[in-house]
Amino acid sequence: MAGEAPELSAQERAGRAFPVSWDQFHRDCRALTWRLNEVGPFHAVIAITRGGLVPAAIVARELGVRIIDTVCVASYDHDKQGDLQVLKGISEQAMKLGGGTGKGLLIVDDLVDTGKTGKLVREMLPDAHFATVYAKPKGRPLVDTFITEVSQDTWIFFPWDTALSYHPPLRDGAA
Ligand SMILES: O=P(O)(O)OC[C@H]1O[C@H](OP(=O)(O)OP(=O)(O)O)[C@H](O)[C@@H]1O
Ligand code: HPA
Ligand SMILES: [Mg+2]
Repeated sequence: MAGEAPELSAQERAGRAFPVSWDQFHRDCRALTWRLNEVGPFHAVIAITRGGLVPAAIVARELGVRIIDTVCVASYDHDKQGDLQVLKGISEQAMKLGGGTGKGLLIVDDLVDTGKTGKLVREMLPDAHFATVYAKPKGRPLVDTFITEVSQDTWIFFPWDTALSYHPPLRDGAA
């Protein structure tokens, strides 16, 4: 409608940018593993794709877990959240390992933001341990273990979504 303000994306609503390098992400995943090592052992890691795949690989390597399954959930189209879609559920084999409720399973994702994705997966595996590398306040209560909290108005830029690029000097008008 004419005169109506355009809908802001989640990233636009989030005023601050928090870019994370591969190095930093690896360090944060290792720090997460230190905490998880106190809680395990775990029979299997369940990665929430796609963002959970990278931390899941690092965490599983550090914890010596060789069984990794995925639950494939899509909600954000770039930075706009739509309805959650479960594109692939948890395998029967992983379900069995978790006794049907997720006991002894470790769910891993890169972050919780509104918590909608985490809530959906927690409902599938109520007794699993849920770990994320980063957490925003709205999603934080859903997570059992995380490393860094960032404010709700922050947008995290992951290294697999970004690339190094030229930045003009301040005197040329760079922000
Ligand atoms: O707490 P929420 O508000 O639900 O947001 C968190 C989810 O959003 C992102 O996934 P996304 O749906 O963008 O898919 P992707 O992992 O494939 O990038 C992120 O990886 C989390 O899974
Ligand atoms: O802050 C974020 N960064 C990247 N992807 C996301 N998906 C939900 N929130 C975020
Ligand atoms: Mg995701």
